[in-house]
Amino acid sequence: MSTGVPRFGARLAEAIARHGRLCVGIDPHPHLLQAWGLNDDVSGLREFGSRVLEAAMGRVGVIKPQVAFFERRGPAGLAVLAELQQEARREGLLVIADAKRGDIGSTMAGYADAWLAPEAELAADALTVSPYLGFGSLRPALEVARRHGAGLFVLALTSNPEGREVQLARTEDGTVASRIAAQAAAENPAPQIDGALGDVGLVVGATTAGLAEEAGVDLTAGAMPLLAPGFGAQGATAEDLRTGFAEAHRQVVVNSSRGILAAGPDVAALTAAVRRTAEELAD
Ligand SMILES: O=c1ccn([C@@H]2O[C@H](COP(=O)(O)O)[C@@H](O)[C@H]2O)c(=O)[nH]1
Repeated sequence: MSTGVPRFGARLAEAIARHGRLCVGIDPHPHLLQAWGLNDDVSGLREFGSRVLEAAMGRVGVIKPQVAFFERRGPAGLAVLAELQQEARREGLLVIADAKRGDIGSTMAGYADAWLAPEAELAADALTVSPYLGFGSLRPALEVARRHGAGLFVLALTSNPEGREVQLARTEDGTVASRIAAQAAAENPAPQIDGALGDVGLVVGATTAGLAEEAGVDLTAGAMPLLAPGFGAQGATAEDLRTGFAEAHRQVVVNSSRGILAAGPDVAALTAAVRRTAEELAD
């Protein structure tokens, strides 16, 4: 990268060091829009996003908008997401776009350009990607991310129980999840300094991290950043995170969406929920 901007792993490590490991999830579920007294339309999305952003700014280092809830409102919904991401990044927050993109060849490159090229309207710092068309199908996204100093989070041991049927399936070389994790780890050069994180990481649920050992997933390999959804609303606790991730705990960024959003619609109440959650996750 020629811009002088640090790579994603370095930006994330700095954000965690400064603000802790909480990532605020921005998931404008229809039921939350209703509960907040907002319209289930683009005006509701915009207001929802702006209140969560206000609560998050200066208190956490990372946000994770759930793309699906913006996409359901079509191009206008995505335009709201683009504005939100741009504002968050201007304010120094890292944005992980949770779009779970996965395809082959130039189509995969198209997705990566849409979410990771700096000039793209929807540019984020990192993108969640699905390796279930084969890890190699992610190559174009890995190249785009590398070119722009962006990050990727590869779905490995997702937080939902249905994921196990695929991710824990055994091949002659180990479980599917262990192979994905090893291939993702190999994308990160050996860390030069203590505490560094790679640019290519995994999604490992706070609810499923405890399965990593029996699944043969080496969470410490490649100093991968680990995005852990499943905390709070899906039932995982801070203790589950500590025991589940064990030595890899320092690499973890913990998403909480509904656990925080349930405190809305008041920005003051959202802010208090962000603070409380961050304290719960403090090392
Ligand atoms: O394995 C995964 C991958 C992604 N997610 C997403 O994270 C949030 C979780 O929301 P909560 O309200 O905190 O449960 C949501 O956007 C999911 O799509 C996940 O849960 N598990």
